[in-house]
Amino acid sequence: MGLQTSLAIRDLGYRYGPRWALRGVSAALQPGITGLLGPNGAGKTTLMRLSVGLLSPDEGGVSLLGGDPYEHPHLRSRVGYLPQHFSPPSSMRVGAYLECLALLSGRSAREARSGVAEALAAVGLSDRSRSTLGSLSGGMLRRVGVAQAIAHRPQLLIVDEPAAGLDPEERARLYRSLRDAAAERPVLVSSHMVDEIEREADAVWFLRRGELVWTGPVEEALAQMAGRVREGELPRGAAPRGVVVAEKRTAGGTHWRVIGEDGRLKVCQPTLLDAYLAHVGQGT
Ligand SMILES: Nc1ncnc2c1ncn2[C@@H]1O[C@H](COP(=O)(O)OP(=O)(O)OP(=O)(O)O)[C@@H](O)[C@H]1O
Repeated sequence: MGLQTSLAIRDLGYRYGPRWALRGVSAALQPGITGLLGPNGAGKTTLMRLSVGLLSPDEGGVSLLGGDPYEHPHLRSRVGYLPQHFSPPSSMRVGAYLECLALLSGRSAREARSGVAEALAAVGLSDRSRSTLGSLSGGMLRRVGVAQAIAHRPQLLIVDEPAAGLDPEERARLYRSLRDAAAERPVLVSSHMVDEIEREADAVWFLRRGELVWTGPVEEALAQMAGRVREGELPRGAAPRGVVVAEKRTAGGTHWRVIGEDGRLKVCQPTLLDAYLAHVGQGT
């Protein structure tokens, strides 16, 4: 656990009633954007809520900016957090709402005003400061969510599925603001969109049934798959050997993409989805 690590988790375990949602999870957040990937129910939201001190671990511990965020809730004011379900009061105006939150996290009135102006500019919503929250589109609301997470100039940003339900243009815009935010502090972002994380993130954490099965740079995840992914067409009825990543019917048979050694198929360039499936598996 280096001094520079903004978030370090060690042997973390958490259970809802008798069921463990997370077990034996250890990792340290690195600078840049880290994508937290895992199927529904893998434990992503639970891990994020533990990381910001909204839940108390049943096993292990979290070090957030050098302290335990559950025991020392003031640490949360130095972190930006966008929860999965973000529903601000619809009758409030955007700017007033954001300033309120920045004040609550301990900023002076002046800092709050300037932080909000900067955050709105960062997410491309400067002209919406006086709009009511209820009048915004879903995409704009998610961007307000990112703005509320960065307006108090946090040292770390944790965002839970920030782009869920957004169209491709809005998703790209949202990731642009996360990328800008990541220039100044580490960002942990959960998502189901593996291709997006491949494009936007520097590192990945793969979570499977409450266990962190792989962590590391995106490039390393891809390099480990080199030579292991094959593609090509086989006649109808012929099954490929290996883990199927994708299949598509063609006029002559089926075009397969597999992780495996099947010599009838040609080695191809791996993607993060191949690495994700190799570590997390399909249908888990
Ligand atoms: N409040 C709760 N009470 C009981 N079980 C819960 C609760 N919240 C989550 N769980 C369970 O804990 C496990 C992890 O849930 P979590 O929401 O952290 O997963 P997730 O990876 O964020 O899922 P998704 O991608 O669907 O948002 C799941 O099995 C879920 O059913």
